[in-house]
Amino acid sequence: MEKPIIELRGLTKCYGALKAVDDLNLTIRKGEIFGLLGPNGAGKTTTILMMLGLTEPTAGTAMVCGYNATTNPIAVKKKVGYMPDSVGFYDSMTALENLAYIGRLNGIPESEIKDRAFEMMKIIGLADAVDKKTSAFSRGMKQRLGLADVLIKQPDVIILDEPTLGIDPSGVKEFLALIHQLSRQHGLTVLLSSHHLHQVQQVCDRVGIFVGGKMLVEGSVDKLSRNLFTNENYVVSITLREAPPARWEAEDALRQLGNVQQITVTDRVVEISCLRDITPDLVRFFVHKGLDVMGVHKKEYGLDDIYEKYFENNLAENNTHEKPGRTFQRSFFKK
Ligand SMILES: Nc1ncnc2c1ncn2[C@@H]1O[C@H](COP(=O)(O)OP(=O)(O)OP(=O)(O)O)[C@@H](O)[C@H]1O
Repeated sequence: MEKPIIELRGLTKCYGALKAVDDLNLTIRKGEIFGLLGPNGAGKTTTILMMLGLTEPTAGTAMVCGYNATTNPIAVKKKVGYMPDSVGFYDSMTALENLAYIGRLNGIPESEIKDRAFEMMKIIGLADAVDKKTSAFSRGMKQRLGLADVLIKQPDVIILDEPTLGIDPSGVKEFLALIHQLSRQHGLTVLLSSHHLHQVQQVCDRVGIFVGGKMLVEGSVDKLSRNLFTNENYVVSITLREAPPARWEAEDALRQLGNVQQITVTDRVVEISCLRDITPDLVRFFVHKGLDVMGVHKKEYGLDDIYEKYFENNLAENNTHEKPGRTFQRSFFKK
């Protein structure tokens, strides 16, 4: 990771009385994959539009690839590829023709266009579909082709707005793996916005949780979970070969290990909540009692837990930023 390639300082956008983006400060370094995460109406698209110079900030600055996006939008557009949440193509044209057309619009010399477009189709894994009309493309294929559209001009930064919308789970996995590979191989900086926390958490170097126009927290998922859950207990689930008896005398002895706060037995699974990580002691304990341990699982906190922790305190505020006609549901953040 190198020097900052995106720097947002005090970035603010008001629509009348509504602060769609409120004093946003964010630095993204070259080669990073950053996930801008938040529910509908959080202000993600507005932030992206300001970064592309497509809407003017009410206050603050968006510097992208060294250019002020408000005063120098053309320079920014040359360096940045933007993929909106819904990409349109000319259905009567083949994938290669669509791509070549975008290449021409981006000023690629005619002599290079076909080769460059074909190369892109290979990179996105659609070499076999070059001559297929895009009307016959699945949503997942269209997203890949959309990615080729933004990559053909060889940008330094790509901004993807809700790139996984409407793709099936295996398509999402493949698409995100492709983005990760491109970023690592070509030092491409990626900013992606999403409300599908689960999907993007694996590929993002850092995420920012954005609610009601404000960035509530940013960092790696690991760092966020460490900061937020330092005071939480360790929870270890031990699966035994057979369920312990209903009245289980060993439970008292288990409590004597120290640091154990709570024990819950559900069928063959004993869940132990403790003040520090005593997993090895727990495993030894069960083995000494002559019980076969079939599995050990330590609870780890992910983005859902992080988001919900913030979300609990921000639901009321978020509702005031809802887009008209849309309902925010907590289940958006679930698998
Ligand atoms: N042109 C506009 N005029 C008035 N209000 C707007 C305009 N564009 C966006 N908003 C409002 O600004 C807030 C942020 O919207 P924005 O589209 O940036 O959110 P988002 O996080 O991208 O949501 P989504 O995931 O639904 O696209 C919302 O309350 C929205 O209704």
